[in-house]
Amino acid sequence: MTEPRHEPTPMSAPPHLDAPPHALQPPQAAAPAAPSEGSVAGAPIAALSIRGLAKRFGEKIAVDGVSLEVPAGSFFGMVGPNGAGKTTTLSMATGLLRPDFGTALVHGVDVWARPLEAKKLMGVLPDGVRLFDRLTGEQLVTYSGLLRGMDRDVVGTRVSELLAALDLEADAGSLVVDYSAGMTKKIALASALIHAPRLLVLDEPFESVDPVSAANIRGILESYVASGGTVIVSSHVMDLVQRMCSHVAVVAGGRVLAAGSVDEVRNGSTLEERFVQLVGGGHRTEGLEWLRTF
Ligand SMILES: Nc1ncnc2c1ncn2[C@@H]1O[C@H](COP(=O)(O)OP(=O)(O)OP(=O)(O)O)[C@@H](O)[C@H]1O
Repeated sequence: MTEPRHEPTPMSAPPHLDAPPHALQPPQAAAPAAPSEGSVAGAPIAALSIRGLAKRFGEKIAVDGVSLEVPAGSFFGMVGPNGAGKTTTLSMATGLLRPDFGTALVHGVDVWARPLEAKKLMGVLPDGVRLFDRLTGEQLVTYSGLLRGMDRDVVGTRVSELLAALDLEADAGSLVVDYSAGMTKKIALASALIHAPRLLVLDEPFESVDPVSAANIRGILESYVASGGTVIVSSHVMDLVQRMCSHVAVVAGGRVLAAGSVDEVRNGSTLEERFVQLVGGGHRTEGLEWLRTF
């Protein structure tokens, strides 16, 4: 177990997928995981520990050796430009997409070697994954709870509370297929929360969500973290991440450019300024003359 990272870390050159360094192990060859509770040799066990995750789609290297330590009890933001590899990384880290190389441990449990145990510890809001959308919202969240082996009465109570908290009570009986994008996001979030997991991994949870619901969701997540849970969110909204998160990783081109506490990473600038510095690029306004002809 490596120490949780607290420094903003320009990462060392990541591995090439056709020539992985010895540190990269195929997931099936991962060492037996440490127990999920407590600590190893005095070092606290990270809520999520990602080591050397890599994924190629054909010629495209989507994730190029990502390593991250997400401290337990942190509110961790993952930011990066479109196509940076955030969704691919989080999908591999949560057992949705098999990595080509690397490992992911949730509270010390190897996600790919011990998936059932690891998945009990996690609630996941994936990006763009189909829901059972011929169920009503209420049925979908209830189903998620029962699938987790929860007591039916407990599920009933929690479903009511979640639907109220996410302002979905009036639409509880409507089919999810008829929900708006924001409502779909919220019902998927309720499904991820129902079993009170220790780690929540939320891919763009605020996308399409109205400001009132977003504030409600933020409140739910902040009190969840205050009570010891860990949240990982990917987002494009730097201001939100700066205000909401304790830690952040900046990802681009399938690599981690910096990671640490938000204050360490932004280093006196705003997170947005630091992001632009790290990721590069800028405004490109040349061309498009045809848009300036009026
Ligand atoms: N199933 C796939 N097949 C082929 N290429 C893929 C696939 N999934 C992702 N990619 C590619 O991998 C790269 C990383 O994609 P990913 O969705 O992880 O980025 P992202 O950081 O989540 O982007 P965004 O912020 O736009 O959601 C992109 O170039 C994308 O086109």
